[in-house]
Amino acid sequence: METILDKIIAKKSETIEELYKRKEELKTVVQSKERRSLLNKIMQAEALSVIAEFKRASPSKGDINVEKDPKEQAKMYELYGADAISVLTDTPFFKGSYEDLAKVREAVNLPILCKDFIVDKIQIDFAKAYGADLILLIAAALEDEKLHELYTYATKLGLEVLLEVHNEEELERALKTDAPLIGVNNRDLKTFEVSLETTEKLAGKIKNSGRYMVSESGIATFEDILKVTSSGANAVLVGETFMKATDLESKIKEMKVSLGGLR
Ligand SMILES: O=P(O)(O)OC[C@@H](O)[C@@H](O)c1c[nH]c2ccccc12
Repeated sequence: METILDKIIAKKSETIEELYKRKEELKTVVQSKERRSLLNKIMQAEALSVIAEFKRASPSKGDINVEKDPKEQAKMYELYGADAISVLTDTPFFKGSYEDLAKVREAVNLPILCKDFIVDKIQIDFAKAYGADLILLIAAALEDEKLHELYTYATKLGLEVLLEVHNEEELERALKTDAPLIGVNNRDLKTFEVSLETTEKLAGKIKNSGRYMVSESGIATFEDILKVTSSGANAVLVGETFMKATDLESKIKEMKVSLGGLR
């Protein structure tokens, strides 16, 4: 049975065809020379690192906040203490774009993660050209050979990689790379089921491997924060809760819990 992840990746081939047609554009887009490192921030942090996501919509939740201005939201994220910003650039299923990424780049001086289903090098070229400091690679969407190829390509371009897993098998595969940043997606991209136990289950092996762990998805309350930090998370990635927050400032600040030498 075709999963939503299969549908997203199948549709991605149209985007990739379009990007190759636009390849010439890469020569003109001004790329910031400065590199902003999320990894360094996380390594030096005394408090939980918060990656705030700009997400207009998603297949699991439909429209979240479609009209939100990316510059305005990104500036608020930075003002209230986010350590990095994640920007959805998938259009068909998340209503994101590279233009949103470029606007967030103009607005803030934080590390920016290009959040997309990356299966081809051209997507990494565009992510970099439009201002990303990191890209996401999803183990569930990539066979080992392609995963290693894209990881190497991105790091050679000077980008950091958040390597995302959802289960033991994907984690085993991820640990065969030297990716220092492992993202645990609490949401199953095939069923949309969300459980913070996903972070708890995978945390031990990640921490024992000396990598840093980002807990992603389904994080809304202070209790959620306590759960994932007690599992060993170094960072959280939060989208819907922030995109819908009526008091964004207190929501972000409550998540910046001290890790007090726990790491
Ligand atoms: O809106 P949430 O439940 O806070 O989730 C944010 C983020 O983790 C989620 O958007 C995400 C995590 N990994 C992804 C991969 C592709 C698309 C989206 C994602």
